Amino acid sequence: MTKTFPGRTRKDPPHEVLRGIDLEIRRGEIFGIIGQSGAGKSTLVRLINGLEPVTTGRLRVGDRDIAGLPERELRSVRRDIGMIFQQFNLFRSRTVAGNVAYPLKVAGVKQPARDKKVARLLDFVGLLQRANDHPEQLSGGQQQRVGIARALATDPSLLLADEATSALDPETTQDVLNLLRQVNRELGITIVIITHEMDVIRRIADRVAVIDSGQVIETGSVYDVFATPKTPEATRFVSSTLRDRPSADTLARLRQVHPGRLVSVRVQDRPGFQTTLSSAFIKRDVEAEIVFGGISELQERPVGSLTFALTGDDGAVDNALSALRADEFDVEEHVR
Ligand SMILES: Nc1ncnc2c1ncn2[C@@H]1O[C@H](COP(=O)(O)OP(=O)(O)OP(=O)(O)O)[C@@H](O)[C@H]1O
Repeated sequence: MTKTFPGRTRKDPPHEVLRGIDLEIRRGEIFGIIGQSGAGKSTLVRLINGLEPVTTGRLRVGDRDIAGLPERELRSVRRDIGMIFQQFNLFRSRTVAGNVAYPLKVAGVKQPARDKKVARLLDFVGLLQRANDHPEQLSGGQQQRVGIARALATDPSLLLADEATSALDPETTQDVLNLLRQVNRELGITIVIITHEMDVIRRIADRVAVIDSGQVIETGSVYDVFATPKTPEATRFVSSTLRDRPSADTLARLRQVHPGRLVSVRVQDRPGFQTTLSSAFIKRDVEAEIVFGGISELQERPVGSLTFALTGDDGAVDNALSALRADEFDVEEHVR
C-alpha cells in the first residue's frame, strides 16, 4: 500500500509518506517496526487503526480489507484494536480505575460487570492497590501499566504500541516490556510495537520490519535481522544496541596499538564457526589477535561480531579473507 498526503498549500507537491509497503503481521506474534524519526512509523499505525485511509493498495486487518470501509464499520475494526502511547494519554481528572473503566462505559458495559472487569485488569497489570489514585500520583511505568489495562478493556485481538517505552528509564522499560510479553503469551494478543530503539526490538519482538523514508527496507525474524543485517540502515540499528563493532574513534585507537590489518567478522550460529574461522588464519600463518568484539545471545542463539588485528604476509591475509568470504563468512575490512 501507499500513503500520500496532499501538500500544505496548493503549490506544495503531495508528500508520499509510505511507498510500496508490503508486510504481513501474523496472528499471535510480537511484530516490531523500527525506523528513524520521520520514517513513517506513526502514519503506518494510523493506517492499521483506520484513522487514516490508505491512498493505494490493500490493508487487511483480521479478515477485513479496511481500505475504503465506511466509518461505521471502521469503528468496529477499531474496537478490536488497543492502543498505547508514548505519553500514556490518561485522563488526569479520572482515577486509575476510572481510566480503565472509560472504554467499557463507552461500549455500554453496565456496573457491576464493569467494576469486576476493571478490578481484573488492574490485578493483571499489578495495580489493584492503586485503583483510587490519580495518574499524577503514579510513576511513568505505572501510568503505562494503566494505559495497557485500559487498552485491554475491550478484549482487543491486536495491540498497537507506539513508542510506548520511549519516555521511560531502562529499568521501567524492561518492566513494561515484560508486561507486554505477558499480554502476548497469556492472552494471545498480537502486538505491533513501533520504536526507534533497536534494544526494544531485541528484547521483545519475534519479527521486525525496518522502515526508512517510507519504505520497508528489511524484514525477517529478529534473529536474522540482527545476525545478518542486509542494509546499512539495519546494520546501524543493530550496532547501536549490540555495540559489537568498533566506532571510528575506537578504530583510530586500535590502529595506534596494533600494527596489523583490522577486520570484523560477524558471528554466525553454525557448527564449527570458531574452528573454521581460526584455522583459516592458522593455515596461512596469519596471526589473528582479537582486539574488539561482543557476542550476546538473542532468541537463545549467538549474535555479534569479532574484530581481529591480522599480521602476516599480505597475500596470505588476502587469501584467508577470500576463503572466509567464499565460505559465507561476513567479513568487513576496516580500510584506513
Ligand atoms: N497529516 C499529515 N500531513 C502531511 N504530512 C504528514 C502528515 N502526517 C505525517 N506527515 C509526514 O509524514 C512523514 C512521516 O511521519 P511519521 O510521524 O509517520 O513518522 P515517524 O516515523 O512516526 O516519526 P516520529 O517518530 O518522529 O513520529 C513526516 O515527514 C511527516 O511530516
